[in-house]
Amino acid sequence: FAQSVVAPRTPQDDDWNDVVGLEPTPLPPPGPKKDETLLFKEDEEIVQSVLSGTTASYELEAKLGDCRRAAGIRREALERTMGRSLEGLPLDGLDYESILGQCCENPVGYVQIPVGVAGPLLLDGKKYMVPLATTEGTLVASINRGLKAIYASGGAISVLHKDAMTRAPIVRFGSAVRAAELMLFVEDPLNFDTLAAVFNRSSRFAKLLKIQCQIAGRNLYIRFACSTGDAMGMNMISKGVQYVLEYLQNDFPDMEVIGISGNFCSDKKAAAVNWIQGRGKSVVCEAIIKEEVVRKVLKTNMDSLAGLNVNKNLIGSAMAGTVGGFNAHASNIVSALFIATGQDPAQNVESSHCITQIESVKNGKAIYIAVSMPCIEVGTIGGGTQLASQSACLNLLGVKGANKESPGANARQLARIVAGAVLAGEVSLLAAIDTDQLMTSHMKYNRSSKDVIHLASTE
Ligand SMILES: CC(C)(COP(=O)([O-])OP(=O)([O-])OC[C@H]1O[C@@H](n2cnc3c(N)ncnc32)[C@H](O)[C@@H]1OP(=O)([O-])[O-])[C@@H](O)C(=O)NCCC(=O)NCCSC(=O)C[C@@](C)(O)CC(=O)[O-]
Ligand SMILES: NC(=O)C1=CN([C@@H]2O[C@H](COP(=O)(O)OP(=O)(O)OC[C@H]3O[C@@H](n4cnc5c(N)ncnc54)[C@H](OP(=O)(O)O)[C@@H]3O)[C@@H](O)[C@H]2O)C=CC1
Repeated sequence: FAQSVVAPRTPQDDDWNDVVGLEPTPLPPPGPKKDETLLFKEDEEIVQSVLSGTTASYELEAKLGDCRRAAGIRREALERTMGRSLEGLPLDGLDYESILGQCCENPVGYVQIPVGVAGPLLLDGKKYMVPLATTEGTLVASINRGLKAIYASGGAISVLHKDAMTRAPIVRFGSAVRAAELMLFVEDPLNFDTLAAVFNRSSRFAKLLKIQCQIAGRNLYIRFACSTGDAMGMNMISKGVQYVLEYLQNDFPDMEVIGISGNFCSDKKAAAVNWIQGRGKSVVCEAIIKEEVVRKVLKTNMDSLAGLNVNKNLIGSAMAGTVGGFNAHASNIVSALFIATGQDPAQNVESSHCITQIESVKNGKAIYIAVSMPCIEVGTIGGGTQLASQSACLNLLGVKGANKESPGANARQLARIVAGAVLAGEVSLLAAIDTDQLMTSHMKYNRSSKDVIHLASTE
């Protein structure tokens, strides 16, 4: 190890590929490819211009006015520069115009992720079939089993008790006294209507709900909370906050804006502030599962399941010092649903904050299970939700796009569905761990048969 550190290698070194353990995939022989990268004869000239540095790769869309053509030229230039093939990464099949200026810069193709379906999820009296984009074999089967158990017991009930996206800029003064003066000003209820009017001018749908500060020396962190209609809302709230900061600068000219985000928001990080106060949609989802269903569908018994939940999800997570991680695998379900429906996958961090509770009820004839998720950050408009495949998954759930009659209703319904699916995933995985089924089920659904045979032959 020490030797490899003292002798750093570069991609130009002959033995580079031995060091990183990667053999370059040779470029395919000339001839027709599955996806034709270059569409026109003159594209070869443009590839040369990118290779020589005369044309910046990221300018191709603007220069050509044809996004698919730009992606093909960029990809061809990339393959030649690196001497590595991108065969296997599809090029055709994506609407490149629809991602321009919205979803991704410098596109060279797209990654395929299988979408499985689980259900029905019987939630608040309605049935949903849940699309899940994952490469973890067993996950869909597990959620499906949990949903079956919930369905057979009469369904789940959800409560959405908060809907507020947050953004907290950091501002700084010459002294803590001045920082405190601004804190008292923005937190004064008498000033709220004025600040809300300034904020609300930034959008037809974003509405300021609350401002709360945290002070550290002469730094002030101002946490704005607002409703954002059917959008997840990060661009919307950032725009609104910018308007308010510009307004505050009039009365507090000595205020220095250090950054529009000061991490007290807190976006894409595990944080106690989100766990305690919520961010995005705060949802609780609960169900009562009958003893017979626990025995027949989940193949376990109620006392043992409730005990495992306490020892693993509560005590075990406390011992691990978790923030928001008092659950078995909420992030599995959140990520799969996020990717399928075009959410920002990085917000999986706080969206997966969840505490799972299981207790015996009805004189020991059933279990009560609940998941409390204070930070589900979802939208049905904006970001990746408008892409064709993600939009199809939202359509399957009946929450595609903006809700014209009641703005925000689609996004809130999606948050409830996320919590319902998490409830199912929790009960099924816990049952699998309780019955020592976790490993065997993953050997069956999560490994190629070749490896399973190998494992069997070495036992
Ligand atoms: C795999 C099962 C469900 C089998 O469980 P089983 O009870 O043997 O299944 P079954 O064949 O008796 O079928 C019961 C029901 O499960 C569903 N089901 C059953 N098979 C399928 C399938 N192929 N495709 C779709 N649905 C399926 C289906 O609903 C079926 O009902 P039916 O339709 O037959 O009336 C079970 O063993 C299980 O849930 N295993 C747990 C797997 C799991 O949850 N993995 C998640 C990832 S683990 C991880 O990433 C996080 C971790 C573990 O590290 C976190 C931590 O630290 O705890
Ligand atoms: N800027 C940042 O700091 C961060 C940005 N992001 C990214 O932000 C993107 C999402 O931002 P977000 O603000 O959600 O989306 P958008 O930026 O797409 O904003 C939503 C747009 O939809 C319009 N709209 C129309 N109908 C509705 C409706 N019913 N409800 C709400 N809006 C409606 C809004 O109108 P109007 O113009 O009137 O508001 C607005 O123009 C994602 O790509 C995400 O990855 C993620 C984290 C941080």
